[in-house]
Amino acid sequence: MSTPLIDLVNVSKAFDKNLVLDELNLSIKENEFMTLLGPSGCGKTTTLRIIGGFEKPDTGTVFFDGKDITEISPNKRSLNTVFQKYALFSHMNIEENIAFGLKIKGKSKAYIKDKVRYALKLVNLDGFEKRSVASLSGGQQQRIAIARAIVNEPKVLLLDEPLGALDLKLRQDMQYELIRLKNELGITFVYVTHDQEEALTMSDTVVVMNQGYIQQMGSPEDIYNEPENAFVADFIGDSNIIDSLMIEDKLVEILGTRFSCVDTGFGRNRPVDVVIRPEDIELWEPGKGTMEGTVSHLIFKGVHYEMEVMAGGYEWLVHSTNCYPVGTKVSIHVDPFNIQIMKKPESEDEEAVGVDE
Ligand SMILES: Nc1ncnc2c1ncn2[C@@H]1O[C@H](COP(=O)(O)OP(=O)(O)OP(=O)(O)O)[C@@H](O)[C@H]1O
Repeated sequence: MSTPLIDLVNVSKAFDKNLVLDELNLSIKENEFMTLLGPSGCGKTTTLRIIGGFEKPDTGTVFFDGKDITEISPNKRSLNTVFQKYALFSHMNIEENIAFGLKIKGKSKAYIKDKVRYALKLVNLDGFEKRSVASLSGGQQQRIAIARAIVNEPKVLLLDEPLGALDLKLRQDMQYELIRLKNELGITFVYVTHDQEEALTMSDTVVVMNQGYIQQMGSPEDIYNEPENAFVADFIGDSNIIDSLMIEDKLVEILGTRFSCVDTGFGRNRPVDVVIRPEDIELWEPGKGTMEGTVSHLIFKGVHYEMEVMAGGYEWLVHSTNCYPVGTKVSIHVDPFNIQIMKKPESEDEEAVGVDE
C-alpha cells in the first residue's frame, strides 16, 4: 500500500478538559477529495486545524508524505486553507489580494502577474484583476479566496465550510466548480461541512464524525447505502429507524427467511435497529402489502411527495412520485433487500449486523 499523503495517528485534543478528539486515526490519500461531515461541535474544524497546523494535538502525530509535521508551523506546510468567511483584504483590489502570499515569498512581478491570471481563469473570473472586493458578490468573493489559496500551488487545499455563507443555488453551482477545480489541479482536498448532500455530491471519501469519533468512513455510495450504525443512517439522508421490538412480529413477516436472527430470537435477546430509507417503502393497495396503514401527512417536495403513514404502531416516512392524500388507506411493502439491520451500539466500536449476502 502506498504511503498516505496525510496521516493522523492517535490524535487527541481537549479544550478546557473537554475532550474534542479522542485518539483519532485518519489517512488521506494523494489526490483524494475527502470530506469531514458531522453535526456542529463534533470536531471537524479541530481536525482540519490540526492538519493545517493552526492547532496542536495534545497527543498523537501528524504525518505529511511520511514526515512528522506535528511541530511544523502552518506556513511551512504545503497546505492552504479556505475558510467560510472569505477574509479578503477590503483595501486591496482582487489582483493584490491574490498576489499577497506570493509577494511575501518574494516572487518576481512577471511571475505573480502570470499566476494571478491563471488562478482567476481557474475560478472563472478572468479579467477581474482591478476590481474592488466590495464590487463582488458573495460567490465571487469566495472564488477569489480559493484563487488566493491555489496560487501558492499547495499539495493540499483545506476547505472549512467554504460555501456555508452562500445561498442554495450558488452553493450547488460552486460544488460543481470545486469538483472541476480539483480535477484540473490534481491536488488533495480536505473539506469540512455539516451538509450531508454537499458531502455526498463532491467527495471521493466521506468521514462521518460524531463527538470526536469517526462513525464511518467510505465512498458516498457506501455511506448512504450501507450505513454502519443508526447515527450514520439518521445523519445521511432521511431514514425510518425502528426499534425491532416495536415491530417484532411484522419484522419476521417483512424479512421472511432473510434475517434468521429474528427467527432465532436475536431481536428479543438483543434489540436491533431496523433502518429503511423512505424511498424504499412502496405503498400498495390495502391488503396487498405487509402492513396496513393510513396516510397521516403529505408534503409536496418538488421531485417527490413526502408522506407519513401510520402503520403497525409506527409513523413511517415514505417518499413517492405518486400522491396519496391524507386519509388514504394503503398497505406498506418493503423489499427485504432494502432493509438494514443494525445492532444497537453498546460501545464506540459496534458494528452493523450484516444481512447482505
Ligand atoms: N479554541 C477553542 N477553545 C475552546 N473550545 C473550542 C475551541 N475550538 C473548538 N472548541 C470546542 O471544541 C468542540 C469541537 O469544535 P469544532 O469547531 O472542531 O467542531 P465542528 O464539528 O467543526 O463544529 P461546527 O460545524 O459548529 O464548526 C466544540 O465544542 C467547540 O466549542
